[in-house]
Amino acid sequence: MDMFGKLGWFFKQERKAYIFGISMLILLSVMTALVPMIIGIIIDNMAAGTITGSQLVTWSVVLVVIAIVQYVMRYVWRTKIFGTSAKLEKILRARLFTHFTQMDSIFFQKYRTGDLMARTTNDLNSIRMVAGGGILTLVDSLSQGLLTLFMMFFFVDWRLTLVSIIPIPLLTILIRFVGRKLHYHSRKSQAAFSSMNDKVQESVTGMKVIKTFGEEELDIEDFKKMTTNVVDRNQKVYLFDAAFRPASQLIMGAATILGVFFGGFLVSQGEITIGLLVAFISYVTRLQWPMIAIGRLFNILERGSASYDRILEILNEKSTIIEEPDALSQSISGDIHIDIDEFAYPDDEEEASLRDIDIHIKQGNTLGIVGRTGSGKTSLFKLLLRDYDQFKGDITFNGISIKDYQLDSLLANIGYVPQDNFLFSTTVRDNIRFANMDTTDKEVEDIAKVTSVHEDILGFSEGYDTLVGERGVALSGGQKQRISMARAMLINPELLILDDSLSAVDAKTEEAILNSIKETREDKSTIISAHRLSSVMHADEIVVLDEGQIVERGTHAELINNNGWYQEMYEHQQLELSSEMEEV
Ligand SMILES: Nc1ncnc2c1ncn2[C@@H]1O[C@H](COP(=O)(O)OP(=O)(O)OP(=O)(O)O)[C@@H](O)[C@H]1O
Repeated sequence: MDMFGKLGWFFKQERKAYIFGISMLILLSVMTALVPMIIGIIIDNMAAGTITGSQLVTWSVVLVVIAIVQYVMRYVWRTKIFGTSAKLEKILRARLFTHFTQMDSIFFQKYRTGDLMARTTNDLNSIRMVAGGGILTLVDSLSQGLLTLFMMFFFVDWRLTLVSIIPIPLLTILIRFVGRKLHYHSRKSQAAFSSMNDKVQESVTGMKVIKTFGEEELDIEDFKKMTTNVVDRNQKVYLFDAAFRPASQLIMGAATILGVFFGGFLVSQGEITIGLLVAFISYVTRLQWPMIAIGRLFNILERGSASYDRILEILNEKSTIIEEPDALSQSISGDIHIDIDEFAYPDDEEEASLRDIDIHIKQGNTLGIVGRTGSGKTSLFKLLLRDYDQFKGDITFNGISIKDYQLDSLLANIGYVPQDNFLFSTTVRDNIRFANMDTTDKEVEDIAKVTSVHEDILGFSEGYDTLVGERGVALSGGQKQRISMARAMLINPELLILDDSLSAVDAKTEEAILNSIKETREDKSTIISAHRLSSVMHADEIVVLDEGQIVERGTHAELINNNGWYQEMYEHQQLELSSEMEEV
């Protein structure tokens, strides 16, 4: 029952709708409780032979009117209570979504996409059921149950009522036991559903890889195991749910038998009339529904409660990126100082991914970052973008720490083109002007020219209005890279970060893009990380990272004479290039 307490804030907020709907439900129960009494009166009058034809018609009309009024009232409460419960789902979903947008990388590493999707659909559905079906079942079972008992006690016979409710305490014991089991198994079942969702999401995204490696059978086997787990978990829930109903019916059956025996005895003693006994039996039968409803209610409440805990778990997660109350809203600009003594990922605190990094980028300059794979290039960008805050050292723009800026102000001034480009399922144009939908068509086209993708786009069936599939499946890797680059460059950011963004374009296109960037970003800073050294050779400074540390630094000319990794790699790549030229 504490689930209703957990949703207290919502019931308070929507009290008008609930008071109205609940009043209707209670009135409905009163009417329903009157019907057996009316039938009892009719039977008694019939037995006594005192009922006239017109009285019979009048009573029939009363019963029909009650039925019509009940229909209208049912319609009204349904729209009120179920309509309002849908609002709860909407509120919680919006809260969750806003929360997702405020969370950091650690959060998204901890909770996977499928799990989060399960929580925003399946769990919210279970919570909505509490505010709709749960409230209905509670009010209905309580009002019908209590009113029926009231009628039995005061209008039929109190002794008969007391005798027939002897088995009911057994129900309380049953409810407590089943409730505990339901909560435990509901939580397990929802967690299993989340894992299965994760599996579907991962398999669909990685379907190409699965097929390429011929791992379909294994994947199907994995999936079967997960669905079996979900079914097993759900079966446990249904097992307890299913056990409740027949058990409650058994208890109510015992109540009816006691009532019939003792009632028959009272009739034979002339203590009550046959009509009253008929009304009594009808009331006892009507007690069955509230009892069954209590079982249903417990299932709804325990499922809802387990889901609510899962939603709260997410909402209580705090981002580690904390914005100071007096954080600066001004635009970032000026020289950049990157001074990282040590940084380790939270899930791998033993091993530092970056150490002793000291880089100074003068405003308007370009920094090149190279190094073997896993050397820490992307990790450095993650710190610049404040994906992680817990590192020793500081990063400053114009002498002001990035932690002193509002996160929005910081990110609005950094154009980041990640390695794994993500395009939205919308037109090419809207993908490019994502940061500012008011951008004119000409501005969009101009920036597409800078990243050398304009001609490609004109070649698409509908040009800039061509729809891009999820993750840009219809485009080549190079086209995706250049569209993502156009999107980042459109805002003319103070700092542009290209994280291996030129890997899928040919050498000629790369040169054209680098030249355009140089022309358009004269007083703005740029950081380019790359495996192909031609992407960084014109940079004002190049740093070579190895195992998270700077092992070489200087201009291309300086590094080429350094006898280090850079020189070796440059010569290797030059050789590759000349053998490719020969083949052509
Ligand atoms: N989220 C993470 N959690 C824990 N360790 C991570 C995480 N991301 C990266 N690492 C580790 O940090 C190190 C540096 O990785 P990073 O992605 O920065 O390298 P990189 O130079 O960008 O590599 P590449 O050129 O292949 O993109 C690697 O050892 C990697 O395993």
